[in-house]
Amino acid sequence: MTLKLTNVTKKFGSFTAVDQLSIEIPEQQIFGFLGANGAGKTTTFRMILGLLDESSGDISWNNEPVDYSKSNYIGYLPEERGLYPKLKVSDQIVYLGRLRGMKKNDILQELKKWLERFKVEDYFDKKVEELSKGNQQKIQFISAVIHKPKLLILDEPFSGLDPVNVEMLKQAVVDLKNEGTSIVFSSHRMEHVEELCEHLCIMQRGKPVVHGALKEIKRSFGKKNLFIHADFDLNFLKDLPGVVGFKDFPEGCKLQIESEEKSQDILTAIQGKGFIRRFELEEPSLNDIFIEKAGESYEQ
Ligand SMILES: Nc1ncnc2c1ncn2[C@@H]1O[C@H](COP(=O)(O)OP(=O)(O)OP(=O)(O)O)[C@@H](O)[C@H]1O
Repeated sequence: MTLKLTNVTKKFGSFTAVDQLSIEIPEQQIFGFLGANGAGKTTTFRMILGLLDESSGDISWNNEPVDYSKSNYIGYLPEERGLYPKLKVSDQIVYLGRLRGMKKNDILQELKKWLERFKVEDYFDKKVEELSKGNQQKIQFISAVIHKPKLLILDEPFSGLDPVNVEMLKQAVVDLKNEGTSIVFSSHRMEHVEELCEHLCIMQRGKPVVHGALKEIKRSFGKKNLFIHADFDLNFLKDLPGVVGFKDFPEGCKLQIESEEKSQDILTAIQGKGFIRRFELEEPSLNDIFIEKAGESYEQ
C-alpha cells in the first residue's frame, strides 16, 4: 500500500505552489514532509486528500487512482484545528465516525479506548469548548484515526502541545505505524522528524530539494559537526581552512567542517594548547541540513 505522487504540480493562477513533485510514501512508515513556510506542504496534502485538484500529474494509492468516494482509508489532522465547540466530545466523534461509515457502537468503543489512552476519560460528555487547547488537539487526533485509516496525514500534529502530551501523541503515532498505517507527517520541529521518520522530503519553493532515507541524506550531506569542549579559547578555529560554521558555547564550541578528514587538522591545531574535555565528531543534524537546503520561506 504505497502512496505515489508523480510530477504533481499545483498552480494558483500564474503562481506555482507545487512544482513537478514526485515522491513515494513507503508502506507502514512515517514519512517526513518538510519545508519552510509556504513551501507547498499543505497544498500537497490537500491534493492527496482530493480537496484540491492537481493542475497536472498523478496521485495513486497502491498503483490505482485514489478513489475519493471510498476515502475512509485516509485520516487527516489538518494544521488548522477545527472541532465544533458546542458539541460534546462523544457526539463530535460519533458524527465524524459515522461520516467515515462506522457503526455507532464501534465508534464509542474505539473512542473510549483512545480517551483512556490519552488520560482524558472524563471528557467523554464535555463540550469541546470546555477543553484546553492541548486536549482539544487530542480529540482532533482521535477524530483523524477513529476509523483506523491505512494512510494518515498529520499536519503539524505536535504544535501547541506540552512535552508530556507530545510524547503521548508520538507514541500513538509510532503504534499506529507498527499496526500497519502509512503516515505522512509535517513538522517544523526537526528533532521530532529525526526521531520518527526513516524517509523524508524537504520542499523548497514547491520542489523537493532533499528526498530519501534519513541516514543516507545525512551521510551524503558531507559536512560534519565537531564538538570541542576545552579550557582555552577556541575562537581561532573558525578561521582554519575547512571550517564552514562556528558556534560558541560556554563550555566550548560546535564547528561545522567540510568533511570528516578535516577533524584531524583541527585536532593537531588544538593539541598542546590546554585541557580538552570533549572532541567529538557527529553526523549533521536534520536541522543543519534543513537550514542549508530550505532556509527561506516562499510566500506569494
Ligand atoms: N488557495 C490558494 N490560492 C492562492 N495561493 C495559495 C493558495 N493556497 C496556498 N497558496 C500559496 O501556495 C504556497 C504554498 O502554501 P502551503 O500552504 O502549501 O505552504 P506550507 O508549506 O503548508 O506552509 P506552512 O508551513 O506555512 O503551513 C504559499 O505561497 C501560499 O500563499
